[in-house]
Amino acid sequence: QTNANCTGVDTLKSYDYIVIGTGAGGIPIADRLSEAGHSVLLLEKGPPSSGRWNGTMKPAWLQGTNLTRFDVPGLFNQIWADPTGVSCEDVGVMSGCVLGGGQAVNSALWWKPHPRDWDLNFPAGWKSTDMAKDTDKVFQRIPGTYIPSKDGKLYHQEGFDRVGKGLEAAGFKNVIPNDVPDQKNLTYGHSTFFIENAERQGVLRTYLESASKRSNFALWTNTNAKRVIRTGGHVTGVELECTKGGAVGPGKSGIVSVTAGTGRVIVAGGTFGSAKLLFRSGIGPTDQLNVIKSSSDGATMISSDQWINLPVGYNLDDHVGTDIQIAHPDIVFYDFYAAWNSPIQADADSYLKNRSGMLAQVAPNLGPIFWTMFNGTDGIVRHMQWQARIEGRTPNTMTITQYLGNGATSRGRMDITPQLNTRVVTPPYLRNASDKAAVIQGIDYIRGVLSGVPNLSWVVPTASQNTTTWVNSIPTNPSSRGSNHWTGSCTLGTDDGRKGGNAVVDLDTKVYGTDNLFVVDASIFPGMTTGNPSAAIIIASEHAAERILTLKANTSATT
Ligand SMILES: Cc1cc2nc3c(=O)[nH]c(=O)nc-3n(C[C@H](O)[C@H](O)[C@H](O)COP(=O)(O)OP(=O)(O)OC[C@H]3O[C@@H](n4cnc5c(N)ncnc54)[C@H](O)[C@@H]3O)c2cc1C
Repeated sequence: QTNANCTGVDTLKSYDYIVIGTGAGGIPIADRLSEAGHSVLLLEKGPPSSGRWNGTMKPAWLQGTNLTRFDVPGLFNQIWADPTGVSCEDVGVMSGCVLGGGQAVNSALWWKPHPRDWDLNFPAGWKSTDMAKDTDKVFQRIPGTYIPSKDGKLYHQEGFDRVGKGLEAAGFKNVIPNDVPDQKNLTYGHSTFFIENAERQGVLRTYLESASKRSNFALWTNTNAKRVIRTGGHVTGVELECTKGGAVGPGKSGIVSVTAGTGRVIVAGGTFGSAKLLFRSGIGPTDQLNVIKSSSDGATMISSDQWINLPVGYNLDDHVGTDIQIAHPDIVFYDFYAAWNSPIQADADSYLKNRSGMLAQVAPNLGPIFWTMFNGTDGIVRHMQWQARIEGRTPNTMTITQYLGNGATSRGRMDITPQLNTRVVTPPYLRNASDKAAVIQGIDYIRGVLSGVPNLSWVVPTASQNTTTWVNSIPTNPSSRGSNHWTGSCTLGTDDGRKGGNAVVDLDTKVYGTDNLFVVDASIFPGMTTGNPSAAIIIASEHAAERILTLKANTSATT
């Protein structure tokens, strides 16, 4: 690739760490490694997002400000109206391919994990007690708020109030969720967001800011890591390609090296991106590596005697999302979609002048959020998070998504196509009777709870529909059940995947069979969190940084 926006790398320069991907996993660890004095190169295949980082995507009413669609909470659902140039083109499900990854495009929901999110899913060394210090560090930097508007008001709370009263009447306790992260049964509260000054905060406004102040830190956007260059289990560099030329460049191409002997590569491309990079680097199940071999990559792919056979792509997970809809005459729909082209002038003014009002709240007006736990038919307790938002079939409708997460046992698989696109080949939803029974039990229970709310009517399912029949009628594929909370694919564990186990990375997040290649993002999670996962991923990134920094220089591949 040679054009003005695609320059070759300086082949004489090397980095102690190359971090691939700028999502919840990549940015925090890049900050921590550079803080420790190492030279760090952070790579992102997509363009800048937030105005703070020279992003440019914005509606007319934001022209002349340093804000983009990624900064203004009231525009967060624009990803669903117009994902072009934002969502990853090579991933079969919605995901952010911009600076910040999912952290730049998501709804900014921000939950301190329930202790069981670590204790049930993770091995020794990654239990809730091990993660306590990392949790404190993350929540000190990114406290979150449930009142995004700077005037201290919450707007259009009719839905919250009506449903909240119904929950209280049924014995639910109103809590400030992140004050009591271990109370996730019969509790409810407002949504908590990583928003500060009524703008998206999170990793882009904290970890990336501190990293970028250091002279030993570099960030290259519009630059895709094609594969790692390795000899056996030792990585010497990363091959780059410019993905986005044109006005948003410049990107880089060529091979960038890690410091000879001691340099390391951290893959943080997300559940799909990290798996793809490993496949292209000759790491994964043989069927996937054969797909790469037969693709346009084939001619340059590492030879098959160097392949590392690991179960990359398996153990795929996501919250099982099941949407119910209720209507209430008091519920008021606010058209956040219209706010792109023609915002209500008073609301735009209030936001721009005072960072207050409806557009300071995350679209489409989320909350209440409530939690239940059920004993599964297999003896495993399952957590459910119920997430309400004001949109649905009528202007008085609220959709409530039941997220089945921690405790669910179904898993799926992602793979790669000959065109080098990743996709969900086996959806992870409700693949066994206990997971399905839990979903049905939960919906039945909440139908009972909300039937006590005066004037509430049922839209989906209708009042006369049988819950089991209705749940069974919903397809178990990503478009019907997907929650955008993908984890798995490069699972962390002690059971070495080369020897028949499920793990792709060890307890230091190092890829089995390598001595200086690591994965740090959602893909290493062995199982699902209770709530939306980004805080847990950032906590895991902090934890991985500590472990990697204390690891001795690369000597031999994990045996
Ligand atoms: C629409 C949506 C809404 C969501 N809402 C919430 C929410 O409200 N709260 C919450 O907690 N979670 C939410 N999530 C989930 C959350 O955003 C993700 O779980 C989280 O961002 C995953 O972090 P990650 O680091 O694993 O990957 P990502 O955040 O996906 O980051 C991976 C990054 O790596 C880049 N990349 C990939 N491959 C390469 C490569 N080869 N070379 C260079 N760069 C590469 C990608 O472009 C991307 O920027 C949402 C997700 C989506 C898509």
